[in-house]
Amino acid sequence: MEHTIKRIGLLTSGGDSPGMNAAIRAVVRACKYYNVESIGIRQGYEGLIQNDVIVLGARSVRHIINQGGTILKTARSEEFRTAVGRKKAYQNIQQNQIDALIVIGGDGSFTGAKIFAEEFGIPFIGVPGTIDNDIFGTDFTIGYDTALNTVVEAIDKLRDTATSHDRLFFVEVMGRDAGFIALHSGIASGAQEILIPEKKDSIEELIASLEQSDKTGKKSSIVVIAEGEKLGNIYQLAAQVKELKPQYDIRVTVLGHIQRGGSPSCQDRVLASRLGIAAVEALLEGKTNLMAGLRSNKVVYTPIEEAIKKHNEIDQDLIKTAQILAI
Ligand SMILES: Nc1ncnc2c1ncn2[C@@H]1O[C@H](COP(=O)(O)OP(=O)(O)O)[C@@H](O)[C@H]1O
Ligand SMILES: O=P(O)(O)OC[C@H]1O[C@](O)(COP(=O)(O)O)[C@@H](O)[C@@H]1O
Ligand SMILES: [Mg+2]
Repeated sequence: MEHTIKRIGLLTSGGDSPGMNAAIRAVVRACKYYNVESIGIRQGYEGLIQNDVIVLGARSVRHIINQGGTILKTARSEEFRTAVGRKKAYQNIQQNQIDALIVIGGDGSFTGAKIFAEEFGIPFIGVPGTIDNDIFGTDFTIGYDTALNTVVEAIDKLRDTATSHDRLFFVEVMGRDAGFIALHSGIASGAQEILIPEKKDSIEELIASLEQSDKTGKKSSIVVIAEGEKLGNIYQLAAQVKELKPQYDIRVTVLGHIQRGGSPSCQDRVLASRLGIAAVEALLEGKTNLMAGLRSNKVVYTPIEEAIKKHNEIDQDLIKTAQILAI
């Protein structure tokens, strides 16, 4: 079948996430399947500005489905935020005869693509790749499941040492503005308290919960705190608790970028594979300005404005689940 789109450019942008490689592989192989060329752009929008591109064939993406990170590399490009930078990027789009773009990244990357499309009319489809799971229009983002498993494994290890020393551990997990990782990993690892930006927290409630657990004979506890928690950062919160409850032997662990690495889980590989193909198919059907996502295990397309602006709500049932289990 002949398409008006003959060459698709793809890039990964923003924070990397496990499964981005599986998405790259899916895009490249779907392109081959539908008889269009695929060209990889390195380092996100930065590579588009610097013309750092590579033609990709089905075999150039072999043995990457199991690898974390992104073979195309990623970046947070300040220059792409400027009209001058985007003009340079467009010149390279023309030079490389790229007819459409697939952007694998988060809300920031989609915002950049939207502005670029408005300025230069280049069709694009977004694929949600971020561990934060903070993108509207999909039940899961690529990398979230792997990150959750990494966090749970890490907290299980902290639990061993917390129990041995009768300590109180404060664990910070990623989620710049979202508590999905914290809530789910907290439930899975048996946290006493989970502090997330979507819920109003207070030191008084935290202390009350710890006191309650003392009364039931608990000698050690885990408190999971999302990076974006509004009450304060983990060090401030630990210091405040220590001041009010000096008897607690508190330790602070910030899991940091360890959460972003590692071989993607089966779920992330399948998700990335489906969404990569869906992105190519959408472009070939003449669709643009959409994000491919998964809702109730079906591929759906969401207008990019909605994907950027709307937010998946935290499930109140899960907050209650965590509270019941911490009794
Ligand atoms: N308003 C914007 N205009 C142009 N480019 C943008 C804009 N917002 C984000 N971008 C581009 O997208 C990149 C990735 O965004 P960022 O927010 O860092 O990560 P993510 O896509 O994971 O949310 C930015 O570094 C920038 O190059
Ligand atoms: O790697 P960096 O640039 O320090 O950014 C850290 C941020 O990236 C994330 O890991 C993922 O966020 P994005 O997908 O928006 O890039 C956040 O959880 C974290 O706040
Ligand atoms: Mg983001």
